Amino acid sequence: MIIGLTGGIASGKSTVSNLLRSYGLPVVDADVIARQVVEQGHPAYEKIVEHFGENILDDAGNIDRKKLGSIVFTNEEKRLVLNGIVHPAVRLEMKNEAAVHLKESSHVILDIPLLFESELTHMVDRTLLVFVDEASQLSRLMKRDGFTEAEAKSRIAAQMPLKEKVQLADAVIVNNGSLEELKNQVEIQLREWKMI
Ligand SMILES: CC(C)(COP(=O)(O)OP(=O)(O)OC[C@H]1O[C@@H](n2cnc3c(N)ncnc32)[C@H](O)[C@@H]1O)[C@@H](O)C(=O)NCCC(=O)NCCS
Ligand SMILES: Nc1ncnc2c1ncn2[C@@H]1O[C@H](COP(=O)(O)OP(=O)(O)OP(=O)(O)O)[C@@H](O)[C@H]1O
Repeated sequence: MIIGLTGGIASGKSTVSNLLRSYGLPVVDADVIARQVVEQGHPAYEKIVEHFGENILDDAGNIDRKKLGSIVFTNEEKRLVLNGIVHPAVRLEMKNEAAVHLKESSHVILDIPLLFESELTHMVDRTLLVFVDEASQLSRLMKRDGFTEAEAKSRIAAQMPLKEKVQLADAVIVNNGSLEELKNQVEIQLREWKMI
């Protein structure tokens, strides 16, 4: 079974992923792959430089994620261009990695932040959403990444509202409370789906 794990920015997907890994379940992380496919030497890197110019590079010639982020999270058109370059390479690599895990495990989790926005539910059998209320999401995002309120809000606004994602998901984990409460909900869900 392939589980699509999703949520909003800073809703707690990575925290849930780590809990899932602690049960020995394999997790493929779209954010990690999205970083690998834009490293120097990869086709997506060339396309990004061609489109966004060399001023988005750091001194070593790597993509400066802060600079690129400040462009694409304030300009939807540019964000869609970036998505069009990066997402096909991410999808391909995720499928490959999932297939490798499924040779040895009966379950694999795909952690895909934009699972619903990019209409990728055909890649998975079930969807699991990590929900968080707006105030906790904003404060956790500002604290984790050191963003101003405006920066954090522009990133949240680049995604489908979490309330809409709740309607689309097969199961929802609510992450407004403590890590202990989160852990309990994950365990209950895994038992319900007979994954542990
Ligand atoms: C703009 C970039 C360079 C900013 O990098 P940065 O290191 O600051 O953020 P990181 O990649 O760790 O993403 C953090 C979170 O931002 C959100 N996010 C990232 N990209 C997008 C996007 N294109 N649209 C909406 N939300 C996004 C996700 O919730 C993600 O978990 C980077 O996010 C990127 O290349 N994005 C395009 C690829 C993408 O969509 N990745 C997300 C999953 S495939
Ligand atoms: N229940 C909780 N209580 C307090 N802090 C939490 C809780 N859950 C997550 N956090 C913190 O909130 C921040 C966001 O969580 P996490 O990184 O897991 O989110 P994410 O959904 O993976 O984010 P992104 O979409 O940016 O990758 C982190 O700093 C994490 O430690």
